[in-house]
Amino acid sequence: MIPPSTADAGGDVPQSRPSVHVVAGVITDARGRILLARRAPGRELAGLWEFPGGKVDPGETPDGALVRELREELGIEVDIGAPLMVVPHLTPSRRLHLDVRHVRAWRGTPKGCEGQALAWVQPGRLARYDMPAPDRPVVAALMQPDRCLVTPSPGEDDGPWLDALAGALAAGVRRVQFRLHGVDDHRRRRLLAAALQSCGAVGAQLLVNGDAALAQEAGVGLHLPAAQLRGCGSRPVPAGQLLSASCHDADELALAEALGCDFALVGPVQATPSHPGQPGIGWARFEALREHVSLPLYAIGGLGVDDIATARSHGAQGVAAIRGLWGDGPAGQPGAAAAASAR
Ligand SMILES: Nc1nc2c([nH]c(=O)n2[C@H]2C[C@H](O)[C@@H](COP(=O)(O)OP(=O)(O)OP(=O)(O)O)O2)c(=O)[nH]1
Ligand SMILES: [Mg+2]
Repeated sequence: MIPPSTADAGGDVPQSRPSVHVVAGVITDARGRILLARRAPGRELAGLWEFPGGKVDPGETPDGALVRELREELGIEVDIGAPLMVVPHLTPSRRLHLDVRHVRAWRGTPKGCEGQALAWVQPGRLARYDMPAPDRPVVAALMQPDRCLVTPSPGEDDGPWLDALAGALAAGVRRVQFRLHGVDDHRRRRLLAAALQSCGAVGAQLLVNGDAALAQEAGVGLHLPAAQLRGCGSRPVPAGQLLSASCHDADELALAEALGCDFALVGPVQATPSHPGQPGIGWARFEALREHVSLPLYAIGGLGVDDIATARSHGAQGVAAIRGLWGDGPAGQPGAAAAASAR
């Protein structure tokens, strides 16, 4: 397990490693397939599949470097599109920043100019390709939701809570952590059944907070609060059933990864009313935690939809939030009780 000190931004060990900025392109064809290249024999990480690209040379812009790399490696001329994400990743010898951009258009036919094999891969099959560790969050960013709603506790009536959930789903939320504190078992089950129905109707994933038995019974995912994560000796739900965890330090993240969690929530990144008096850890600390593990991470704490691009630029899958993603309108505003119990 990684001692927490090595994850500190500014800690001696990570800082002493040279930084390498690598740019890579997500090239998508008209059928939606993505181009992967296989690292040639004799090279570092030989045999692994990657998004084509390479190191940014001194004096180059990242876009300029990617244009050059794709010309050299694939023989194509590209127009660079939107940034997908930047993954900070610590290897034994260096600190890598894998900076991945969409390729908007290209001219020519991609060829393996350096003898590397190429494959056009349906996004749903990317996970079958053996790729370097920093690519795992990139594949997740291509495939999985960029936001994760954490539900607030309801007020006296179920109606406004269900309306707000419907509002969040209508606004595009596709991953929901069902978290109701201070609600009796009967009401929790009733709201879960209703939530399952509305999530099911739009294909949104649901994870129950902290109750493995209920998650199993309902056939949904499980989210582990940090205290439960620390007490888990093995994966509490079968592989194939979603598992996530709340993590606040490098030890918890290492544990979540070892347990086979599909993703984790890390924060609070900024100060938030649900954690009064607690300052956020900030993006530098988030990155310092991110670079030790390759599991997808949502940044949580005072964030909303407008922060997704920033979160991605620090290596996050996106944002997780209560307030920031809850349905609009007065009925959807989480009350003070929800805010007070939000951890
Ligand atoms: N291109 C690319 N590199 C990746 C990915 N994932 C990942 O960990 N890397 C690592 C592997 C290498 O350590 C580094 C890229 O270096 P590289 O060897 O491809 O660099 P380059 O194309 O400039 O080649 P060279 O001239 O330095 O030999 O980034 C990825 O998806 N694409
Ligand atoms: Mg390369």
